[in-house]
Parts: sequence; C-alpha cells; structure tokens
Amino acid sequence: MLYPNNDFLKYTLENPENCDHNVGVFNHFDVIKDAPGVLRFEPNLTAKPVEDAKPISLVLSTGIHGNETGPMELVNDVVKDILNTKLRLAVRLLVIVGNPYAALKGTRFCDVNLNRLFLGAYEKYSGLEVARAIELERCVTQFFEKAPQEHVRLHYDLHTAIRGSKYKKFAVHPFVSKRHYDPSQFSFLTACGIDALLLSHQPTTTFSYYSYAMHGAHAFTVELGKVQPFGCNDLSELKHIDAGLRALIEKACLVQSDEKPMKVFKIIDALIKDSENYRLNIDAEAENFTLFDKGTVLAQSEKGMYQIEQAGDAIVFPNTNIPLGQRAGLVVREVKNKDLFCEPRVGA
Ligand SMILES: O=C(O)CCC(=O)N[C@@H](CCC(=O)O)C(=O)O
Ligand SMILES: [Zn+2]
Repeated sequence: MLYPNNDFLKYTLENPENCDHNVGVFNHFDVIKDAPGVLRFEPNLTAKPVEDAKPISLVLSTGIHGNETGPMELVNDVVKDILNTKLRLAVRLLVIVGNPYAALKGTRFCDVNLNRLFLGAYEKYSGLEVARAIELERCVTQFFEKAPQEHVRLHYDLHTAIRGSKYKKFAVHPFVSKRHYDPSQFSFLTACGIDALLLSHQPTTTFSYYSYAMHGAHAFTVELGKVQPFGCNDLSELKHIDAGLRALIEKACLVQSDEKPMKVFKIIDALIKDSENYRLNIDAEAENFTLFDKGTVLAQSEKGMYQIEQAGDAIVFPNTNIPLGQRAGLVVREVKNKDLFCEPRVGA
C-alpha cells in the first residue's frame, strides 16, 4: 500500500515535504509519486477506448489555495477508489494537492498567492509558494510531455470561492484569441453541475492558464461552492462533478448535457488594486455575480475610479485584501451561449 488506508490527502498533510518517489504497481496501472502532493497514474492503455473516445491525459489539481478544502476531499475519495481498485482507470491522470503548507494552516496561502505565480510570474515574487509553482509547472510539463501526441490534454483546477455566489458553481475559461470554444467542454461542465462560465479577456498567470498556454490543454479554473474548513464540506453538493470526473476517469469520455445550459459571461475588465486606499463600493457580504446599475462607481482610489458601463454588469471575486497591482475583482457581462458557436471559426 502506498499510503495508510490509501489516504493520499492525509499522508500529504502529514508529510508535506517528503516524497519517496515510490512507484506502486497494480494490475492495470502504475502509480508514481512525482513530488509531495503529486501523484501520477499511468494505466496500461492497450485496451480499446469506449466507442470512438480519444485517449486522455487528465490533470486534476486541488488546494492551490490551502483553505479550499472541498475539492481536496472530493478528489481524495476518487484517488482512494482508484487505489482500492474500485474505480477503473482509462486515462492517464495527474492528481495534485497544490499547497499542503497553507492547507495545514487553513489559509489561502503562506507567503504569496500561488495562483498568480505561473508562466514565470514567480520570478517577481519570493516566499514558499515560489518553489511550489516551479515544482508544479515541472510536474505538469513532464506529465503532458510524456503523453502520446494523440492524447487530448485536460486540466481542471478545482477551487472554492471566498464569498457566496448567485451561481454556486462556476468556471473560468482561459483567454483564447480566436474564440475557439469547444462545445463539448461547455456541455461537460454543464453535466458536472457548473452553473456559469466566465470567458477570460486576457492571458493570466494562473495554473489552469499555464496548462492551456504551454500544453494546449482544455484547462479551466472550477469554483465548487464556498470555502469551508476540512470536514465541513457537504460533498453531496458536488455529486454531479464527482460523477462527471469518475466517468471521465473510467470511460475516457466527457459526459454531455445541455439540460439547463450554463449561463455564460464574458469578462469585461479586471479591477486592479492601484493604491493602498483602493476600495470597492459593495456590501461586505455581497455575493459573486452581484449586478449593478449603469454609472455605479464600483471602485475608487486616489488614482481614479471604475464606473459600471452597462446595467447588469456584475462583479466576481471581489477582494481588496491583496497586494498592490493584483486583481481586486472581475467585471463580467452575460452573453448568449448560442452566439459563441455560430460564427465561423477564424483559421479553423
Ligand atoms: O473567491 C475568490 O475571491 C477567489 C477564488 C479563487 O481562488 N479563484 C481563482 C480564480 C482563478 C482564475 O481566474 O482562473 C483565483 O483567484 O486564483
Ligand atoms: Zn482558489
């Protein structure tokens, strides 16, 4: 047994520094400890995939923010079932517990927000998370580079939000320059119970964006409810994504659903904290996707202000408890899902 009771999460939190690089050999797969909190599953994929399913290399990352415990618990149960051989493995899989030190402290991060450090952004920072960002980039790069060329590359980076949210589960789509949206990903996220999708308007330095930009992965940050301490998550709230991920792992297929399609929002602006007296004019308890009237002064500082351009524009991830120069929120505007796929794809 690689871990007592096959409990990868417990072991990672008890041994945040240690990685013995042991390999577990099972009947139809190998498991490799690539780094602390990073576990790679290499199945024997000689069996034909179901119907015309394509082979898949899948990254499931959790706990990039240490206090976002729900996804860590969810994915740990999946790992347990694979290690107990209750769940069969039909995809290459990399599972990550992102920031074990912050998880132990119950905080979002120790020194600096890990999810701002990818694509070399770590060079501008110092602290514990810098080394972890480098290590995670290395693990993901090795994983995708080892994938045969025909593999579809997927990365779902699972988080929970600081605030409550009008749409409880939502995802962030990376910025794609030519509107190359993949309907099957939209439909998969819908089947996973995701209520809304934000389309990014610019490149970022997040973990999911790293996998998209460097490895051509379909990569999303996925918000699965609100931050709770370990043991306080109601995992039944996550039953749809649990089922979607298990089907993906077991059958190498993305379950599809267009029943109750997701709301889709484009990101209009990122609000940047430009001064120590930067403030957002919102209620302390305001939820993600709170709407504003045209002309509302949403943010202000000695350097300027931000006014809402169109009635119905909304805020997501409001947070001013951040360093200068970082994102204090996103302003989003709803778009019609059907309009995204009807234009001819440039260069397709
Ligand atoms: O609730 C919040 O304010 C933050 C939740 C969170 O960690 N969100 C991610 C989103 C990343 C992205 O934009 O793709 C983050 O802020 O890192
Ligand atoms: Zn997060």
